[in-house]
Amino acid sequence: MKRKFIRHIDTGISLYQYNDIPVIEAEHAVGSAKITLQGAHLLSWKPAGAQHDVLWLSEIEPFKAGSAIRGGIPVCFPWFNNAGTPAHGYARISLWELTSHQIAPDSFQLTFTLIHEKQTVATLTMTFSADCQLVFTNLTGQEAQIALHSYFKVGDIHRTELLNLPNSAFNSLTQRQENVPVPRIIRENVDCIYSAEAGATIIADKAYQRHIEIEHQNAGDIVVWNPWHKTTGNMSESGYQTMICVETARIRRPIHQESVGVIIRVK
Ligand SMILES: O=P(O)(O)OC[C@H]1O[C@@H](O)[C@H](O)[C@@H](O)[C@@H]1O
Repeated sequence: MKRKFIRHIDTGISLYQYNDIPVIEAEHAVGSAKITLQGAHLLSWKPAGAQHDVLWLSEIEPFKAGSAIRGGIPVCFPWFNNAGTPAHGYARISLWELTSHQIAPDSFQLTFTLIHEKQTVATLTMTFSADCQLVFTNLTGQEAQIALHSYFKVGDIHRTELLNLPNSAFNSLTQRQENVPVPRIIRENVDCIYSAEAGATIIADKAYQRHIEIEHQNAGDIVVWNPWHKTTGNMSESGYQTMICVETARIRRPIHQESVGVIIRVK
């Protein structure tokens, strides 16, 4: 990947180019973050002192304009998966604008705005402190689906459990509601939609000896996805071993003029 400095924006915040894609890199006492302007897509978040990134990013990601990025937190909007074309909506492959930023001693915040066909259709605000919070707002004036399609990095999927999810989920692979184990372990291709009723989801990662807590705000659904050996674009054969997607979503009950958010904490 070719990384080129473009310009300085503010203290600790600069714009770079990764191959075709403009990327904001932010460094602050509370941690660091990288966000692509295509998709307002958080690629990387490392709280201060963390040994590993909280987010997984494919090591073979080509950073091609107009092509969805494999990893980080793509914003799927205004539809989920194949409810329309392109898959997961246009937001993740459109250029957003950094419309405001604030830097404080114990946090920093970036707001991105998406204009589509001359209309402001969405904003996404990211606040980084000891935690990371993303708040997405639908401004289309119409109902829409949204998923904050978060790819979390784990040391080893075989030594990872998902805690605090319900014992039943809609299996997108069989198209049936099914009973599922609690805690959830992943040993095959998994593509499930849970109801977001049980509070925060926890990724218990024995290899990295950390828990990632995912607090879903105004969500209706939680999608859990790992393709395992299924061929997946821009993902290497071994990619599935170090990632798990836990997505904060509103799929079955779309949002109108509302916000949906996620707070991510590492313990
Ligand atoms: O390859 P894409 O378009 O990024 O989608 C990846 C996956 O995203 C998940 O959210 C869906 O539940 C899966 O069905 C889908 O395969």
